Amino acid sequence: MDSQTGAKVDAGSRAGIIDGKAFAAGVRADVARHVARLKSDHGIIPGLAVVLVGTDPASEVYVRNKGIQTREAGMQSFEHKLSETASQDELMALIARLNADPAVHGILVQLPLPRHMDADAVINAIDPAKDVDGFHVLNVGLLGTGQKAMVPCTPLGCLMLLRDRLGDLSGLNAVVIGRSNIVGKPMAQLLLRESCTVTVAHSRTRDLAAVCRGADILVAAVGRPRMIRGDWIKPGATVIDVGINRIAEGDRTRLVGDVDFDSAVGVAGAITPVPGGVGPMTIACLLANTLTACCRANGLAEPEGLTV
Ligand SMILES: Nc1nc2c(c(=O)[nH]1)N[C@@H](CN(C=O)c1ccc(C(=O)N[C@@H](CCC(=O)O)C(=O)O)cc1)CN2
Repeated sequence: MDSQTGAKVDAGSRAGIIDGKAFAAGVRADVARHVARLKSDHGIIPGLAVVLVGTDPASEVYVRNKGIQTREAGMQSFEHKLSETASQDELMALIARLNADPAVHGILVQLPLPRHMDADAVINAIDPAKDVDGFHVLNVGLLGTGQKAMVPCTPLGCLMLLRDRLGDLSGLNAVVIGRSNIVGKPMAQLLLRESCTVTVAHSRTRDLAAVCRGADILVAAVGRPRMIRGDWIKPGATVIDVGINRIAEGDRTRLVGDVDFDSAVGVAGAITPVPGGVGPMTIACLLANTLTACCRANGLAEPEGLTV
């Protein structure tokens, strides 16, 4: 605990760099403990079905990692791969089967989908109780109205990191850059629920630098490599970088965030790196959501600290 501010300070991240990889490992260990208890006390094994359409290389890696981490947590993993040319009807038929399967507590359709598919229609075909991505319109509405929802994994992971770093977030000025349905909008809703004063900025925002300079919490989810520089950041602010941008560097590629880490790290009070910041929290929170969905489906108490 910081004696001046009362904020929680983790010894491992005192230098100001938030170790999302280590935090995510802790979340996964918590999930695994709950799963073991579900098995021993109730004979229930949570199951997660992940659907991949096509052969996007990054998506293939994410889906493989989801399968590995699901099994490591002691859950059942069901992987379904459809070809790039599969029809939307085929995908809808698969989702209907997964909706009806009692061994499946969570369903995730990996995004992006091929262009001939209507992603909204596909997402809204998932049983909202099994929508562990929290993208179904019912879950979006529940979150927006402060009711119990499935919360999208990346924003949920960001919130866990922020709560761990800052403790109570109420009254803080939060700026979210980006208005996507996956990150920007749900992140803003979660911060509002924490009683932050929230501004959602985006590519058309005028004088974005000035807006950012007012932020105690800055969440960058704009998809532009290293766009947010150190001189846009209020000294001492907590910066959460959601960007995952692969840029060319000589004959190699390198992963960078939306924040220019080198100029930001000396100004921010705390900052997530890329890689190793928010990214690993996404899959950890997916496992947490699957566990939550399983508990709800079976009328059991939800795991504390893994939901909001
Ligand atoms: N249905 C969904 N599709 C997609 C989501 C999602 O939440 N639901 N998010 C992203 C991709 N994603 C998970 O699906 C994801 C992205 C990044 C990471 C991660 O751990 N990143 C690492 C770096 C990995 C690398 O080297 O490439 C990091 O930042 O440290 C995990 C999951 C889009 N689609």
